[in-house]
This record gives sequence, structure tokens and C-alpha cells, in this order.
Amino acid sequence: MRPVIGVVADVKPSRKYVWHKVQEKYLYAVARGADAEVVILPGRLSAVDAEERAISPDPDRLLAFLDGVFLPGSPSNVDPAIYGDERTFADELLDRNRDDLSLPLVRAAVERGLPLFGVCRGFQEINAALGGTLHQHVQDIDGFGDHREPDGDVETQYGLAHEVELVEGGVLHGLAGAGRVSVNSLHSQGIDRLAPGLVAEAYAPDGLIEAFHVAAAREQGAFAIAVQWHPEWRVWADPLSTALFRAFGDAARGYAAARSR
Ligand SMILES: N[C@@H](CCC(=O)NCCCC(=O)O)C(=O)O
Repeated sequence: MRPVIGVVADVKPSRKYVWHKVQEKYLYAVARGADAEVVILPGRLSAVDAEERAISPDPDRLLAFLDGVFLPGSPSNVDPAIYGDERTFADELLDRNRDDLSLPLVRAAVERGLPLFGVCRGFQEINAALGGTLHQHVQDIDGFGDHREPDGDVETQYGLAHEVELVEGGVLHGLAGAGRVSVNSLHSQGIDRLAPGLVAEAYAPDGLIEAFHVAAAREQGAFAIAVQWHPEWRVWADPLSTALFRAFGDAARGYAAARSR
């Protein structure tokens, strides 16, 4: 049976209209890589008419019919106010309507042991949702490298950028069957303080945390993992990316089966 996986949407004003949307590569990776049915989850509805009240999603109602949650990447940043920081770069994109869906959804998913997978912004969201903090511009901090994507076409943007060291005994180390893999890199925020209850799974050569799992989930045999890089890019072509999405799909299938018993 194909499990049903909810994918969090970006909320983007474009010209006169507001759109709730997800890049197709994420939907395709979940549908094919996890062998799942995909539903797009809209964020907070707030911009239809300034006179009207905003409507926030109810995470518990949503999770009642989902077997997994996927948090994709996005050019927007998690609002620094969420982790108690001043906004340093006023010209950079925020998406509070997405934050208002994704953060409560993460907390509710972790509480239920519902399979959870975050990529890039999704990785940063899980850390912020559970009480961690972010660097707003990793490239401006002494000792860290530049993790932003290179200019050029998408092949160049999603090309391999650096190695990560996988922590021995970790989920990713087990899936990769190796201690090091090469990954792409398209971000300027990064983990500063890891949230309580998260365990680092991978490090960049400059020491930046590149992946983690939720300790409580792993202890219960559940899947709750996030990576700073983009395994959805050509998911079928990279063995660790394929293994990650398959493990997520298997966990969601297991959750669906247990729910229907
Ligand atoms: N804004 C954050 C998040 C980075 C991120 O998710 N980038 C991906 C954008 C393109 C894509 O979705 O493939 C940061 O810069 O750290």
C-alpha cells in the first residue's frame, strides 16, 4: 500500500496573487523515492484580504490522515524571531505563513512518532521547531566555509560541493555503508545550536552540522531525519539519496499499516 505523505508548501506572493506551492523535484522524489501518494499542505492563509482573519492549519487534524511529513527546501529563511534572534538581513525572504504550518506540524509529528524527513530549509525548521538556533549567514562566520550554491545552470547549482563525514553508528552511516559521501550545497543559514533531543548524523569539513536524527524517534524505531543538502535532486542517481527516500517510505508504510490495524 502506498502511504500518504504531506509536503509543506511555500507561501509566495507573486504579482497580485498569493500562491501555496512546492517545487516538483520534491514531489517527484517523495512519490518515486518513497513510493508514496503526495498531498501538498498549504500554509497559514493570511493574505487573501487584509480585512479578513488569518486561518492557521491544525496540525493534529492534518496528521490524523497522514502517514508521513516531508519538509522541502526553499529560498526563504526561517524567521529569526522564532529562535530569539534579530533579523540581520532585512532584504532576505521570510515565509511566516509556512513557518506557521511547519513548526507546529514538526512538534506534533515528533510527539506521535510520525515519519518525518526535512531537507535544507526543512532541516533548519525542525531544529528551530524543537528549540535550536540558526546562523543567519554561515559564510560570514570565521572558520566556516561558503555553503551557497555556485552561479550557473541547475547542473552546476546541484553539483557536488563538499564531503560530509557520517557519524559512525548513525542512521545515514548505516544507509550509506560508508563514512564519507559527497553532497551538494545551497544554503546560507546553518545550525548554530542543535535543539535538545536531536543527534548529529553528519558534519561538513568546516564542522557545520549537515544532518541529524530525532533521538526519541530512533529509540522507538521511528524515522525522523533531516539533511542540509538536497537528496531529492536526481534521487534515483545517488545511492544514499535513493536509500534515504526508500527508508522514509518504508517507515511511512509501517506507520500506515499500524494505523489501519
Ligand atoms: N534559505 C535557507 C534555506 C536554503 C534552501 O532550502 N535552499 C534551497 C533552495 C532551492 C531549492 O529548493 O532547491 C538558506 O539559505 O539557508
